[in-house]
Amino acid sequence: MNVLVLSATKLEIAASTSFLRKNKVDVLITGIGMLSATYALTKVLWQKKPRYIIQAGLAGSFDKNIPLGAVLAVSKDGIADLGVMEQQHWRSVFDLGLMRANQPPFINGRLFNPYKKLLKSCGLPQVSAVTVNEISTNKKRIALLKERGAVLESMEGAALHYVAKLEKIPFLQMRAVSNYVGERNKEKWDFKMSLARLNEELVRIIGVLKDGVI
Ligand SMILES: O=C(O)c1cccc(C(=O)CC[C@H]2O[C@@H](n3cnc4c(=O)[nH]cnc43)[C@H](O)[C@@H]2O)c1
Repeated sequence: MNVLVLSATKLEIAASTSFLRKNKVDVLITGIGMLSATYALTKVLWQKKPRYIIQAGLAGSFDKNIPLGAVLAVSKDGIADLGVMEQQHWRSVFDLGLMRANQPPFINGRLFNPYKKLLKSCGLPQVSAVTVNEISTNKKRIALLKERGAVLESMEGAALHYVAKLEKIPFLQMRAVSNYVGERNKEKWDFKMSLARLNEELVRIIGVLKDGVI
């Protein structure tokens, strides 16, 4: 089938490990953050080009109407903290003119997933996400990201979108909501439910991909 599953930590996809092994799905644990995810994925792609790449992980949600444990697909991602906070106004590298907003693989400064058929066939609700180096805790920053349409926040999503788009490999970023962004009391996170739901959906989607959607 030639599918590569990425996850930042072993724990996030531990419940699917035996299924993935039995189905000869390659697994890559990238480590936390955009730097390690970009390096790990790029290195693997030098050796082997999978038919599909799936990134499965947890995420924080900006929207408290989304229940903890919900599993969503990311239709567009972006790097939320590449820029400067100047006189209380956020200016991205695109606003600063340091990078062109349409410099491939960016479109308007965002990293869209162009594989619409793959996104649709996974059957998950599609949302917009941002990727951060620093987990958001500042209330103004959270309000700004929400205002700009972000629904989910992760620490690796943009790395997948960036590399897979440049390498022209169909990809899917799926995330289960483990917490609400800004909530640092881990007692209020739901690891158990989000990990269970993430792995259930991962197994189901691998089944869908077996038939080759694109
Ligand atoms: O402590 C545990 O048992 C545990 C088990 C599995 C995963 C974790 C993580 O901490 C996962 C971190 C991973 O999840 C993404 N994430 C989750 N919430 C947020 C957030 O609010 N803001 C940004 N990223 C978030 C992120 O991609 C991390 O790599 C712990």
